Order: sequence, then C-alpha cells, then structure tokens
Amino acid sequence: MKDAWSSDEIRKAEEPLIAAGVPLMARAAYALAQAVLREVAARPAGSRATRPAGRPAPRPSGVRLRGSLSSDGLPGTARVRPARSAETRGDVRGARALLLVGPGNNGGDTLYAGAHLARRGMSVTAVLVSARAHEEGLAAFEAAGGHVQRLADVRVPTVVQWARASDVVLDGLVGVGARGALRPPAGGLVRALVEAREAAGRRWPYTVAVDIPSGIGVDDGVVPGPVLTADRTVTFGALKPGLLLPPAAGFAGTVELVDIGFPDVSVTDHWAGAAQRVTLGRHAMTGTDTGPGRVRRMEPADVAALWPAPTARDHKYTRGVVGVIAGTSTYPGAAVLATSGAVRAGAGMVRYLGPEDVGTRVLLARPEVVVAGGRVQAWVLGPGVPAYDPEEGPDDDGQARRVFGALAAVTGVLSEDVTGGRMPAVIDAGALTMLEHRLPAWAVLTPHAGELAELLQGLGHEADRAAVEARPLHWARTAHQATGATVLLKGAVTVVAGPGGAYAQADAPPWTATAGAGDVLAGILGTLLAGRSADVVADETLAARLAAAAVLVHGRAAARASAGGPVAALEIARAVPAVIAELLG
Ligand SMILES: NC(=O)C1=CN([C@@H]2O[C@H](COP(=O)(O)OP(=O)(O)OC[C@H]3O[C@@H](n4cnc5c(N)ncnc54)[C@H](O)[C@@H]3O)[C@@H](O)[C@H]2O)[C@@H](O)CC1
Ligand SMILES: Nc1ncnc2c1ncn2[C@@H]1O[C@H](COP(=O)(O)OP(=O)(O)O)[C@@H](O)[C@H]1O
Ligand SMILES: [K+]
Repeated sequence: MKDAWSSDEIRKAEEPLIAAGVPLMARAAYALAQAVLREVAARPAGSRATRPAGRPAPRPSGVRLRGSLSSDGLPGTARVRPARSAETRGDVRGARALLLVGPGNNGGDTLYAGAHLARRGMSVTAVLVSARAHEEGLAAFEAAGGHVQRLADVRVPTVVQWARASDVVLDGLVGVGARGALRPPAGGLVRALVEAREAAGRRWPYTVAVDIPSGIGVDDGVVPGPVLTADRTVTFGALKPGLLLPPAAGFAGTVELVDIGFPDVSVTDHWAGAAQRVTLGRHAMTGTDTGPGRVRRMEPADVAALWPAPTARDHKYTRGVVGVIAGTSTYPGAAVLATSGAVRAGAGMVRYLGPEDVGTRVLLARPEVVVAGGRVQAWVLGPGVPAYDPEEGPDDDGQARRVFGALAAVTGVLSEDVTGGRMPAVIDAGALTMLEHRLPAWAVLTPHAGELAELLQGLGHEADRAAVEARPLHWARTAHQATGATVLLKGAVTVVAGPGGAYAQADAPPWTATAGAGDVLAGILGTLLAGRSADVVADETLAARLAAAAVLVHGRAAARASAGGPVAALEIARAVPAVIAELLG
C-alpha cells in the first residue's frame, strides 16, 4: 500500500524530530542531490549541456561567487537514511543545474542539494524568486561555489534561457507549505517555463520536483495555476496526496520516496509508477486507521490479501452469486460486458435479469450465466440502462423497475421481499439516476466525471464535468457524504471515497478509455462484493478497499490486453483471470 500523508500529518511527524535535532533537511537534500547525480551521471557526456572540458563555466551576468569548494555547512549527511545512499559515482563535472528557489524550507532543501552538486563539479545556478531565502542553505550553497541570482534582478526570459541551456532543473519553489496557485513572481516564471517546455519538446532538461511539483494542491491534488511538469519528484518522509491524486499526479513524473526518519515509516524504497513496491510501516495493511487527509493506493499484494479466493470447502453459492441488471434491447452490449466481467473475475454464479432477447445474447457470449431470478449476494445495477426521467417514466423493457426493486434491497427497505437481506451493490450508469434513499457504504456508485456532475447537480451542487475533473477527490468525497454510498469516480486515475478514506488508483493505460470498459469494471466489482458480501455489510470501510482492488485488477487486465496497443472492452474481461492468477500466485 502506498500511503500519502496530509501536510498537517507531515508537520506533526517532523516536530519531534526537529526538536530532537534530527537533520531532516540535510537528509532530504542529500537524497535529492543523489537523485540528480544519478540522472546526470547516467547521461552520455556528449548529450550534456556542458562546455568543453577546461573552459570556465559561462555565468549569468551579475552572479556572485563566494566561498571555497571545500566548505561543507551540512551537518549530519553521513547519517542519511535512504538504503541506497552510497555516493553516486560517475563524472558529472561541468554539467549544469538550474535551481528555482523559493523562500521556505523547500528552497532550503534545494540550496543544500545544489551545494552537493557544486562540490561534485557541476555548474549550479540558483534563482531566488523571493527577497527571502533559507539563510543557512544559501550560505552553504555559496560556500560550495554555487552561483546566485535574484529573480528581481533578471528578466524571466533570461531565466528561461538558462533553463534551456541546463542539464537539470530543480523545482524548489514551494513544498508542503504551499497555499493555492503560485503567486507572482514565481507563478509568472513557472508559466514562462511551462510554455518553453512545451515548445522545446524532448529537448527540455531533466526536471526534478523537490518534495512536490510547486503549485499543486499538496492535500487535494488540484492544479489551480501553472505547474512545471517534473520527470522525477523526490519526496521526503512520506508521500503527499497530491502525488497520487488527479490531476496533480500527472505533473509528478516518477516519484521517489526518501526516508528521512519519520517514525511511522519503517522502510522506504524508490518506486516508479506501478513497477516497483514501496512498503510503508505500520499503516501499510491496516485499512481503517487512515488519518483524516490520508490518500492511499492499493498494490498487488494488498489486492491478493482481499481477494475471495475459493477453498476446497467452497461451493458455488458460498463463493457468491452476482445479480446483474444491465442492458436493454437497444443497448444489449452492456449486459454482455458486465456479466463477462463478473464471470471472468471468478463469481460462484452470475444471474442476469433483463429482457428476454438480451438474456439470449448474454447466454450466447457466456453460457455460464443463469438467466433467471433467485438469491444473490451482490447486485450490479445499471450498465447500459438509460437514465431515468420521472416525468417521462421508464422506457426500457422493465429494467428501471428491476433496478428500483434491487435498490430497495440494498438500502434494506424491502429486503425480505426482494432478496432476503441487505446486500452490497455496484450502482452504475442509468441506476445512478434512480437513487431515492440515503445509501449504505456497501452501495458503490461508479460514475465517470460527467455522471458524477449530474448526480451532484441533483443534490443541489453546482458542479459540471470540468469542475469534477478539476477536483476529483473533493467531489467524490462530497458525493459520498451526501449519499452515504462509497463513490468510485472513474478516470485515468480512479478515485474512491468511502468511510475508510480515499484511494487513488492509476493502473490502466489510456487505451482503457473505450466504450464498455466501465461495464466490465462493474462486473468485476460485483464479483468481489458478492464474494465478501457479509464482510462488506459488517465493515463499512471494506467496500472502498474492494472497489480500489477491482480498479487495480481491471486496470492491469486492460494493460495486459492492450500490450501497448488498442484494447476492446471484452478483451479486458478476457484478461482478468490471468491477472488474478498472477496476483494470487
Ligand atoms: N520542516 C523541516 O524540517 C523539513 C522541511 N522540508 C522541506 O520543507 C518544505 C516545507 O517548508 P516550509 O514549511 O518552509 O514551506 P515551503 O517552503 O513549502 O513554502 C512556504 C513558503 O512559500 C510561500 N508560499 C506559499 N504558498 C505560495 C504560493 N502559492 N505562491 C508563492 N509562494 C508561496 C510562503 O509564503 C512561504 O514563504 C517541505 O516541502 C520540504 O521540502 C524537508 O527539508 C524536510 C525537513
Ligand atoms: N485516460 C484514461 N486512462 C486510463 N483509463 C481510463 C482513462 N479514461 C477512462 N479510463 C477508464 O476507462 C473506463 C471507462 O468507463 P466508462 O466511462 O464507464 O465507459 P463505459 O460506460 O463506456 O463502459 C473506466 O474504468 C475508466 O477509469
Ligand atoms: K517544489
């Protein structure tokens, strides 16, 4: 599990360590410098923006150079914690780094890191955007031979030019102390750099964000103004929610977590996308003790621990029966896709309820499906069912009536009549327009941004699709609080909000954005809810975890089916068994 801490939690974790004299900033700066050195050393010398050996570095005009190369000014670097903290080897002499330095400790990290780079022979220029800068950091930087410029003394286009001529740019404008969009002059500088980066394409220098890409919402992942996209973010102590959440996560590049000694974080490792694992300490597998602002990301091992794998004592009914009410004669495909997702995810049995002709098509695709009513342990409601308009009434082969009946069972209103007990449900597409009662957490709403906007508008909120996409976590949480249900908001990064906290899953390739992919997800989640039906009703936090698990499996199945190319929704369902086998193996 990747576990992102809110900025308040970060501060609380730092306080006792700072009081005890633990050199947090020195550790952070050392690890940051190592990340930069690794990257620069790995580049062929010919590709660097270096001058020919032996020639002095051309310096921006007005640069002051003070101190001697031998001075240190960094206490405690020998005790740096990251496991891979051995000095990075390789010749980096003459390579150029440009530091964008803000007024706070984020700028301090950057200046100390710049001192390391300068001592290794790099030509390092720091642009101070504010009249204030971290004093000791600045002194150490200058003592190591770094060049200092104040933004007030130069023109923004000049700084952009320096950036273009650099091998590495370090974004140390703001960290967890950031509030809102970057203000001038930092905002103007970053806007100009963003434009230059877009124009430069691949010729832009390697960009490293210090702790976070400056300008993102640390705790909520919003992007309220200009942000320089990083190739790598080196983050300290713990992940921050903005590094996992959309849309900010898209600016972070590869995220590297550095252990600077927070007591809760027992082991850290470097990770890149979904390729490598991070193990965080006692919060790793607990599931329910998320702090108020925590955001987490499931990993394969977490999903394996949740998956209702059958034992020798099981039979089809103990494994969970999924009831699917999906599709109409006009939109039969969703019924095939949702039932296929459920079957492929390993349901004990899948029942289909709907018009006869659609049932026939379902059977042609999946002869395992039972096209008849009966007991179920979880519902999948709404894929391919049109939105319900109370003024016009249903026009849908009776599917709306069936959905209303099943929803009553989910909320417990008609439980004995309809199915014999409260039960979890996936509520998707058309069923999202049929909600009349407050829902339990074991009801999982699965809207995309447009559908969530409509739901929110129905609840009296002014939110259109663009607003939801700009603040996915906020609106998913709002919908959870307003309806009581667990909310799974689909997208490139899918956000889940429920009583146990929030999850942000980024498992699927962009090819997954194809019609019907969401229907398959609904089926997979239905199987998970059915397999753990009693647990989900007993533990109000479980539905969110199962929802995140379904998203991971769906995303990995999409990646497997895609293999880098286009993917059809039914192929995602087809790839699910192999993904589950791999997770459980
Ligand atoms: N406290 C510590 O001992 C440690 C702090 N660390 C670093 O320190 C950072 C936090 O430092 P600070 O609390 O000093 O805060 P930051 O350096 O993140 O930012 C605060 C400064 O930025 C300005 N600012 C805030 N929002 C702004 C905006 N939208 N536009 C322009 N300027 C804005 C504030 O006025 C303030 O001067 C972390 O992100 C991390 O990089 C690390 O060195 C680890 C140890
Ligand atoms: N850019 C993207 N990258 C990865 N996955 C995406 C992207 N956009 C959408 N998805 C995923 O594709 C699926 C689309 O579902 P949905 O919008 O409900 O389509 P449908 O209703 O046609 O099935 C969801 O699982 C969503 O998370
Ligand atoms: K930063």
